[in-house]
Amino acid sequence: MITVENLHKSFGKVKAVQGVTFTAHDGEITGLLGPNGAGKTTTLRMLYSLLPPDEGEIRIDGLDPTRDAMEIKRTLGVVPDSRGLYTRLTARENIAYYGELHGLSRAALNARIEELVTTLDMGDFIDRRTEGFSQGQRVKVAIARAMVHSPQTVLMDEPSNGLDVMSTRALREYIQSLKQGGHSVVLSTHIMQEVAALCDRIVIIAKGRVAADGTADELLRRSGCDSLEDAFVKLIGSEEGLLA
Ligand SMILES: Nc1ncnc2c1ncn2[C@@H]1O[C@H](COP(=O)(O)OP(=O)(O)OP(=O)(O)O)[C@@H](O)[C@H]1O
Repeated sequence: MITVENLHKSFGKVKAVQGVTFTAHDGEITGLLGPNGAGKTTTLRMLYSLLPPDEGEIRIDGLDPTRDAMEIKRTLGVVPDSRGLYTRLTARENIAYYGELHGLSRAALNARIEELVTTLDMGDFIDRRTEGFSQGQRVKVAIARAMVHSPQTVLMDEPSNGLDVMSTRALREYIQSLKQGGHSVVLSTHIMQEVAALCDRIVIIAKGRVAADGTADELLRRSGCDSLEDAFVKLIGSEEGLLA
C-alpha cells in the first residue's frame, strides 16, 4: 500500500508537483491521469526514490523512499518512462542482470525468467539483443525486468505508450492479473480509455495538483456527468492534452 501526503517538487521556477495526496491499495490498480506536464512522472520518480521531494511524505508498505531507498527497491517494481534497456544485451540478459542485482540464485532466476517469457509471450525475442526492438517488445522486457523479483508494488509510467491494439490488450490483461494476485499497481497515463478500462481508483492530476480522486462511479457522481470523458474534462477544467 502506498500513501502520498502533500507532495511538492519544483525544478527552479517550475512547480512540477504542488501538494499531491493519494492512497493506492493492494489488490487495486490506481491510475494517475493527467495531461502532458501535469506532474505524473515527477510524482512516480519521487515514489521510487529517484528524486527527493521538497516537501511531503511517502510511505510504501511503511517504508520511506527518502530514508529506506535500498529496502524499497526490494518491494518495488518500476517500469520507467524511458524503459532504459541495455541495447547490447539480449532481453534475457537484461532481465537476468536485474535478477542478479536483487540477489536471486541462478536456479531461481532461470525459473523466473521462463515464467515471465511465457506470461508475457516473449519466446520469439528473448535471446535477441534489444537494439532495434519494437515499442511492444521493449515494454515487455521492461516489465519482465521490473517483475523479476516478484515485487509487491508496481509503478508503471505510461506503460501502453506506443503499443498497438493487440499489445495494449495483452498488457491490460497482465496488469489485471497483477491486481488479482494482490499487488498494488500504480500507473500513469494521459489516455482516458486506459483508466476507464483498468483502474479501480483514478487520481486526476493537473498542473501538479490533484483535481479529483475516486472510483469511476464516484467521479461521475461528483461531476454530475454521464460519461467519464465528460467528467474528466469538467474536473480538470480543460480537455487539452488528454486522449480519449
Ligand atoms: N528534471 C527536470 N528538470 C526541469 N523540469 C522538469 C524536470 N522534470 C520535469 N520537469 C517539469 O515538470 C513538469 C511536470 O513534468 P512531468 O514529467 O512530471 O509531467 P507528466 O505529467 O509526466 O507529463 P507527460 O505526460 O508529458 O509525461 C513539466 O513542466 C516538466 O517540464
